[in-house]
Amino acid sequence: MTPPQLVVHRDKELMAQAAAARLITRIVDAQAARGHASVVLTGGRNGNGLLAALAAAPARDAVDWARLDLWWGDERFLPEGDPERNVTQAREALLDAVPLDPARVHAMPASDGPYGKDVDEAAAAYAAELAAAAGPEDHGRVPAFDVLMLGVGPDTHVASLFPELPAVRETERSVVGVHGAPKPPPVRVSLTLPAIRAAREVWLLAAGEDKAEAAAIALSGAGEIQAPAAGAYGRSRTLWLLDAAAASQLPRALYPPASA
Ligand SMILES: O=C(O)C(O)[C@@H](O)[C@H](O)[C@H](O)COP(=O)(O)O
Repeated sequence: MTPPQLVVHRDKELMAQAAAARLITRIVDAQAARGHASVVLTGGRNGNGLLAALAAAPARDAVDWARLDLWWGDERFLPEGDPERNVTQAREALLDAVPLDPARVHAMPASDGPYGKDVDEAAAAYAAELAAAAGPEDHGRVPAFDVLMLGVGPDTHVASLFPELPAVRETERSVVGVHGAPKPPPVRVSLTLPAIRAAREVWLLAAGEDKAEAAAIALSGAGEIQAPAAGAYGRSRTLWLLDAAAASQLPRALYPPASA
């Protein structure tokens, strides 16, 4: 497990802008090194705020959008085009404004797609799509994503892995259908913790006072079944990007830094 590094920004606007700048740099570096990059997007206000900041950043043109694979950490299992779907919101915030290769935009299935209302079939299909994209160098059934982003919920959920529910206990499958999620809608598709941990870098985004307790719990040694965010880490880096409000209850040993 890579120990979390913390970056605390003054407010959520600055956090979104700084994270967008960081993401541009990370994508450009990966494309320079390997010719392509892969990023996993998250739903929620913090993730969409980052995408909107990226859309407004002049440096966004440094990214070769046609050589970027986009995946999702979770999806609300709703009909195609539903405004509550994470992919719909990501399209509005950024994706429609940049020249992506549609074949590299790996949206999770919708509830009116080929698997109909069967969310478990839809999850299995997404797992197969991930497995097909994984190469021998990835050492697993999921590509080693360059960056995987996760919004942190006030109850410490990440993706659609909620405390104590079966999805957070999954150790075999890379993608699962989620039933009875406490955050609406109740039916969702989610990457599991093992799939999340295939990423090179995992970035957790938390802004606002309602995230302060969750951040403090997840960063204080809680177990991943009770606090799913505690189980989200990357192969080479785990980064918590917070605003001051979300960092306000962190143990003093973590923040502010000892020298401050
Ligand atoms: O589909 C979703 O709802 C999510 O992906 C979810 O995990 C989200 O990222 C968190 O609930 C944080 O959401 P906020 O950034 O809006 O607080």
